[in-house]
Amino acid sequence: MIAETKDMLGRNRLTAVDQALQIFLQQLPTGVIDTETITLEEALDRVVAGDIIARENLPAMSRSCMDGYALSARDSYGASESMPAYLEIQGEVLMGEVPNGRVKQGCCYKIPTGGILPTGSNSVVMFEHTIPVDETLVEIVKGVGEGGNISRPGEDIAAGACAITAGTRLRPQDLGLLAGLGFAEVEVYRRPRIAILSTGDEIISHEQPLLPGKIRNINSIALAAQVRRLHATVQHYGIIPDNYDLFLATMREAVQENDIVLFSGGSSVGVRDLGEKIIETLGPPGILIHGTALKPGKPIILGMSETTAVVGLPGHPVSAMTCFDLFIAPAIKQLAGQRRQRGQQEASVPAILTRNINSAPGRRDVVRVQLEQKGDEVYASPVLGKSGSISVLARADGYFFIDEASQGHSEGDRIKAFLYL
Ligand SMILES: Nc1nc2c(c(=O)[nH]1)N[C@H]1C(S)=C(S)[C@@H](COP(=O)(O)OP(=O)(O)OC[C@H]3O[C@@H](n4cnc5c(N)ncnc54)[C@H](O)[C@@H]3O)O[C@H]1N2
Ligand code: MOO
Repeated sequence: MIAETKDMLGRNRLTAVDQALQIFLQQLPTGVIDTETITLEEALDRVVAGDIIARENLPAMSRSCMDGYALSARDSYGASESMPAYLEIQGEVLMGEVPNGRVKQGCCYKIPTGGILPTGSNSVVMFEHTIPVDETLVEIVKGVGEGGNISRPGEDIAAGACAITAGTRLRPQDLGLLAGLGFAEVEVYRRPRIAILSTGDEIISHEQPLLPGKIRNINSIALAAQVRRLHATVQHYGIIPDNYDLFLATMREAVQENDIVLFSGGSSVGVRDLGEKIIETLGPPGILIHGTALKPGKPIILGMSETTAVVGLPGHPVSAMTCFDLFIAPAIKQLAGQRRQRGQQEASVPAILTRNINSAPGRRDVVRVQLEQKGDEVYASPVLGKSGSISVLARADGYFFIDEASQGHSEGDRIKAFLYL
């Protein structure tokens, strides 16, 4: 079996997924997402707009990493249980205060973990390696090298170093670093705004009682949740019946107010499928791609109206959500200014396929799987079902690709399973 190569209008070859994505991402505008300054408390998962340079050393002063005695390492050299060094306790470092005085030769200061090292000391002997003799004298039973058990100024990060690179999506540890460096606020890109519309005379709100011939709106809820996972904002434009004028008017409003407009349904070739006409009317540049060599998700329409991306997702929920993962998620990340990718963009695990699965060459198949850990291996069992069946996705833990060049995979093959988190 050879996959279909015509697009949705029977004109051209279906565009390969990678090529379609590349064309789409290239058309996305740059510089339309402005920046805002927000507090660190608000900044989780936001993308930093510029490099953030450390203005000071972290730590600012030498600090002890242990509870013990601060001393000059020389005074402890060679100390052992059989031949301890005896040091006079000259003073005590108090937490949060810069110690007075200077450690004299043969002397030490009692110091807590995190305490500032007194001048004249360059290391700390931990309590476990000491035996108190009395209030003023301590026996050191294990020597310490210079710099032992202390953090030096700038050891964590030095003043002038780049703490966070532009385009990084801030994680909890990044916020911790900024807090440690004394940043109260951070400049980030605003969140991309994503509009969601569901189209079709048959669609009713999920909150309404079911009426004959109608189906509940799955896509608006599911797609909005996908958008939120990517830390963008969602604007709902409701359920639009198959009415050209109403659809166009709503789309015009959505295009004005958002960075990406997603509508689902109306992307195929049925008589009611208005999506293509609407995108062309909203243009320019209009439709970039209609139809990709992808299963599920073939009828996707990727378009632009001025600087707003306009995407017709297939009505079938599994197809709509799959198209979101493949096309919309990368677009949102690009628009959000997320330039810094940390290794693999999507979480994945290597897994062993539990059954044979076929595909047509020339097409990319997205196969959903349930994953099970047995011993050291993860096994992936395909979850089969139609792209109109949302439970297929709900049962799946992840998915893998059967690439264009492949006609399928056999039981026992190693695959890379991307996770639905
Ligand atoms: N003759 C052809 N028919 C179809 C083709 C084709 O190539 N030739 N492609 C099929 C594929 S593949 C898909 S996917 C669908 C896509 O159809 P549309 O994007 O035009 O969407 P609709 O026809 O409006 O809906 C399809 C299906 O999904 C249900 N739906 C729509 N919106 C929602 C929603 N918000 N929540 C839940 N379910 C929704 C709708 O009721 C239909 O059952 O076309 C195939 N047909
Ligand atoms: O390719 Mo359509 O997207 O499944 O059912």
